[in-house]
Order: sequence, then structure tokens, then C-alpha cells
Amino acid sequence: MTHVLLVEDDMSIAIVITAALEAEGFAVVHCQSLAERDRLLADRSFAALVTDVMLPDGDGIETIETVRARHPAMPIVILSAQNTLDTAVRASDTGAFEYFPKPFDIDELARTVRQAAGAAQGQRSPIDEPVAQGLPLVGRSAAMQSVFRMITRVLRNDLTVLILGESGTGKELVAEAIHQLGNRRTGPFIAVNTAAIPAELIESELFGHEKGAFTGAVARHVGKFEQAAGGTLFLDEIGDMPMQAQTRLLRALQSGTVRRVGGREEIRLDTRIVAATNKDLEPEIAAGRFREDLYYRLNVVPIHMPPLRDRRDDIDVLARHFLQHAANEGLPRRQLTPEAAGLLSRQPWRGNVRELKNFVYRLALLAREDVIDAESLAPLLAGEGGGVPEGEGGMQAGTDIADAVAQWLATTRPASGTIYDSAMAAFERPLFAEVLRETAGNQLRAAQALGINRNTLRKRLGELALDPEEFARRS
Ligand SMILES: Nc1ncnc2c1ncn2[C@@H]1O[C@H](COP(=O)(O)OP(=O)(O)OP(=O)(O)O)[C@@H](O)[C@H]1O
Repeated sequence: MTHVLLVEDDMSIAIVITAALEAEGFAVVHCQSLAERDRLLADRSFAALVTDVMLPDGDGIETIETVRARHPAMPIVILSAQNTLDTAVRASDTGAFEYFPKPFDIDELARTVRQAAGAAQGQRSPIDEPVAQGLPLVGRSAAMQSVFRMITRVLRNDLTVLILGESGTGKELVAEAIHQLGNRRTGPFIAVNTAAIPAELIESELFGHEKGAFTGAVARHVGKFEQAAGGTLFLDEIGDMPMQAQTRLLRALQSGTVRRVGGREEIRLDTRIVAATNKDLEPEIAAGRFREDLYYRLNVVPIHMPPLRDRRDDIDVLARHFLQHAANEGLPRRQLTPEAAGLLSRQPWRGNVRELKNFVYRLALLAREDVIDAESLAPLLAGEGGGVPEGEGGMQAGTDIADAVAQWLATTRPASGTIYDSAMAAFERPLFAEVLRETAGNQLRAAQALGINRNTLRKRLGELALDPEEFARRS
């Protein structure tokens, strides 16, 4: 019988894991503390060790080195409820076979233990080098846990990664994390926003050009691919790349070489490619604007960044993280009450993490008290853009409406085609907030004052994350 050691102090989780491992044909020896673990490991080894991190007598990761030293061939699978990228990376650093943030898929865990136990004894895990720590990518939602796991899976290889998600969800930060924590961290990280470069310059930007290759090419120019040699090339907004450049990019990826515009020499590519886009590429392919073959080339390891509204669990940790950063940068040190954090978590944040970050910095600057409660937060939120993409849409009190509109358009002009809806949302939120303030949160009177149906008002308040009770309490 093959024995697995399970170190888990939460009995309900231990029971479920034991049942799943027994169904795989293992005999499970279970203990609940590091002391018991060490006693059990003193004179024997196991086919695998499955361990929690936070145990009653210490941190399961910190002490793993002693276990590894004694049993170098024993695969270790780490389970953790501390769902930070830092924990994922710490777990990887130990050389653990696999890391599972809680909650995890029990069948996947059982499969992994079977693989781990079956793997050749003495074989080192693919993740066995110490890596840099503390990258500021935070999140505790299940969705971010999958992102962290995907990141740890691409650190020890050069597979092409395609990061997909709305603007402001953290795609560039993920690309940086892959670079900074991965094999190529000693090389450069070169980011190119392919949407920001004029179409006619994009090829020379990416691939470089020889002197005299075209009018204005007065000197040889080394392209981003060459600049990124030994490191990572981050191709942002890849969905907006002109067709011709797509064709050249595809050729470069297929051949593993680039040629400068006007040049003859084939230069070998030595760079990891991470691409990102906020566009849904499939309709772009259907419309003939994006090459399908390029899509398959890039989409080797896709990482999906969900919008913030679909991972509301992350909002308060992110807000606290940004408040801490704001304080480190010299802004007043602020704290959020749980109610204030709850209120933040209910906002739409259509501009995603970027909008939240901008708002939190503004909050650090403008709040009147160091401890920010829901009452003092609500009026600042009422000035928010109601989810306008960049989140700068608040109007200054006392400004003339025309000025306010001009200011709004200048600072937060959304993508054309959405201006009307965004403007209405930006206007509606402070308007409703003001009327609710006047009516002390009474929705019936507010609906009458506005001349709209009460149900419509209630529905819109929900969509705009305005809580009438906040206004009742303040009056
Ligand atoms: N999980 C996170 N933890 C901490 N900061 C984050 C996180 N996600 C995003 N940010 C911050 O939010 C801002 C926007 O993130 P980023 O620029 O990576 O988004 P993006 O998806 O690349 O946006 P775009 O598509 O507009 O380029 C950055 O300042 C980034 O540092």
C-alpha cells in the first residue's frame, strides 16, 4: 500500500481529502501539526506529503526546508488558504510539486498526488529555483488564484502567453510578474503598445530598420525584438495591430528569427513573448481584422483576467493595498471601516483595478478623517464617474454644467460610441445622490422630485450602487 502523509488541521477538509486519496488507492496518514509531521517523518518517508500552510504550531512553508533536507525525493503538495501570489511563489520556491490555493478541486488534487507519487523518485520539481518575491499583484478571489497558478506554471519555460481581459484588469502587471519571477528575470522587460504606434512605423519599431531603408531612416534602428533579447517582449493591445504587421509578426514567430526593415541578416529571436489585448479576438478574426494563424501562435497559454465586478472579493484587499501604497508615497495614512470597504465592493468599477486605484489615491488625498467610514465615503463616491472607464468622471461642485461636461470629456472621454451612455451614467449618479440627500434617502419622495417611476429609481440605484440608507443615516 502506498502511504501519503496529510498535514491538515481543518478536520472537514482532512476528511474530504482522505476520502479522495483513498479512492485513488492510497493509504492516508493524517496529522494536524508540524510537530506531529516531524515525528512521523523522523524515521520514514511517504510517497507524497500533502500539507496545509497555516498550522497551529507554525507555517508549513517556512519549515518545509527541513523536510526536504531529510526527504529530498518526497514530492510535496502545498494547500493554502492564504491566497496571495506571494504564497504561490513561496510554495514554488520550496520546490513543491504543486500548489493548491483553497478552495481547490478535490479531484484535481487527487490526480496531482497520484502523479507526484508516481513521478520518478529523486526527480526535482520543475520549479526548484528561488525566485524574487513580493510582487505587488494582489487578489484573493478564486479567479485571481487561478491567475496566480497559471503564472507559476509559465515561470520555468518560455511558452508564449496571451493575457486577455478588459482595460485596467492588470494585464500588464501579470506580464511583468511573469518576467520578474521567471527564468528571464535577469534580461530586459520591453513593453510595446502596438495600438499607440502609427501603422507605418510599427514594423520598424518591432523589427528595427537599416539606415536608408525608407525616407527618414537616417540611422540603423534596433527593434523591440532585438532590444528584448534575453528577456521578455510584452506586446500590448495586440488586437489593434495592423494586418501587415500581424503578418510579419507571425513570420517572425514561425521562423524564430527577425529581419530589420531593409536588412538582409536573419537575427535569431531570443525573447519570451507575452501578448495582451482587451479585445475579444474571435469576432476580430471573423471580421477579418485579426489573423487566425497568429491567434493560435500567441494563444499557447491563455490567462484570463476577469473584470473587477466579477471578483468583488478582491476589492477590499486591493483598496487596502492601494491605501498602503498611497501612504508609502507620502499621502496621509488612511483606513477603511468594514462598512466603507463593503460600500466600495458594491461599486461597478467599469474601469476595473485602474479606476479603483485612481479613486483610492484620490480618497487618501481628500478624505477628512484618517478612518474612512461609509458615511464619509459615500459623497466621494457620488462624485465618481458611475463607472466611466478611467474613473475620473466626477464633476466639481459649483462648476457650470457646460464646463463640467467639457472637463469630463477632456479627462475621461470613453471610447466613441459609448459616450452617451457613459455621460448619462456619470451625470445620473451625482444627480440621484443629491436628490436622495435632499429627501434624506426617502425613495418615494426622491422619485417624485425626479419625476420618474419609483421602481425605475430603485432599479437604477441598484445599478449605480447607490444605497438610499446611507443618505437616511446621514440626515
Ligand atoms: N491585482 C492587482 N494588484 C495590484 N495592482 C493592480 C492589480 N491589477 C491591476 N493593478 C494596477 O492597476 C493598474 C492597471 O493595471 P494594468 O495597467 O496592468 O492593466 P491592463 O489590463 O494592462 O490595462 P490596459 O488594457 O488598459 O493596458 C496598474 O496601476 C496596476 O498596477
